[in-house]
Amino acid sequence: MKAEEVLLETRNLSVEFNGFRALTNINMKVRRGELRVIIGPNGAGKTTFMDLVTGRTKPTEGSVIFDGINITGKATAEIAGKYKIGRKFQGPNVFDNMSVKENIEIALEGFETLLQCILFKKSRAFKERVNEILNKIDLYDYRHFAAGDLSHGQRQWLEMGMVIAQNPKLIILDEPTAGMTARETYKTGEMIKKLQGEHTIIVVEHDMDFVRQVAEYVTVLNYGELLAEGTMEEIQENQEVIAVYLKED
Ligand SMILES: Nc1ncnc2c1ncn2[C@@H]1O[C@H](COP(=O)(O)OP(=O)(O)OP(=O)(O)O)[C@@H](O)[C@H]1O
Repeated sequence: MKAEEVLLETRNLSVEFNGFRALTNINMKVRRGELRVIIGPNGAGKTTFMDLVTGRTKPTEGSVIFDGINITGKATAEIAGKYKIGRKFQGPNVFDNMSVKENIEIALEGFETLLQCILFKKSRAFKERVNEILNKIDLYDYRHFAAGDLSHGQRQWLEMGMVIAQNPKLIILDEPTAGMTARETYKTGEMIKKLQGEHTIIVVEHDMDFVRQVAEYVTVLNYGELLAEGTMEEIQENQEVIAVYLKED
C-alpha cells in the first residue's frame, strides 16, 4: 500500500489494564475508501482497538496515525471533531421526541446551535444534503416520524445517518446489526456497501452471514493479537482462524 493511500495506520499498538494485556503490538493499515471488517471471539480486543483509535483509551505503547497525523493520546472530542473519525456505538442514541429529519439536521456538520440549524435549514443545499442522507439510510419515507416510533433496525440506521451527517473521513461501526432481524441485517449490509468508497469504514461484527455479505478484507483479532488478515476467502481457509472459531462452538 502506498503511503498516500493509507488513511489509518496503527504501529505496535498495545494497551495494558492493571497488568492485563488487552492488545499487543497491533500493526494495521486501512486504505482510503476501504470497508474493513474486524472479527474475533469475545474478549479478543475489538472494542478496545476502536477505543484506542477514537481516543477513549490511551495506549500503553505504540501509535495511531490518521491521515498522516499522529493522533495518539489526543482527546476523544478532538479526534471526532477535528480529525473526523465518526463512531456508531452498539445501541442507538437518537432524540426520540424529534422527527427522523430533525435528528439528521442537528447532526449535520457545523451546526453547533439549534438556531444556526433553524436559520440554515432554509438553504437548498442543506435540504438536499438532509434528503441525500435520508435516502442513504432508507428513511426518507419516515422523515416525519418521531424517532421514538421507529423499529429497532430503523433507529440504528438513523444513528448511522447521524454519523454520516458529520461527514467523517472514517466511520467506525460497532456491531451495527446487533438485535436486528435477518432482513434488517441484510439491508444494513447493502447500505454499508453503498457507503463504501465515499467513506472509509471499519465494521466490527459477530454475525458471520453479514461479514460474508459485506467483507472484502478482514482482520482477525484473538487474545489481543492480530491473528490473520486477508480477503474473506483467505480468512475462511486460514487454519489458525478455523481453529479459533471451531474452539468457540
Ligand atoms: N477498561 C478495562 N479494564 C480492564 N480490562 C479491560 C478493559 N477494557 C477491556 N478489558 C479487557 O480486555 C479484553 C478485550 O476486551 P474487548 O471488549 O476489547 O473485546 P472484544 O473483542 O470487543 O469482545 P466482544 O466481542 O465480547 O465485544 C477483555 O478481556 C476485557 O475484559
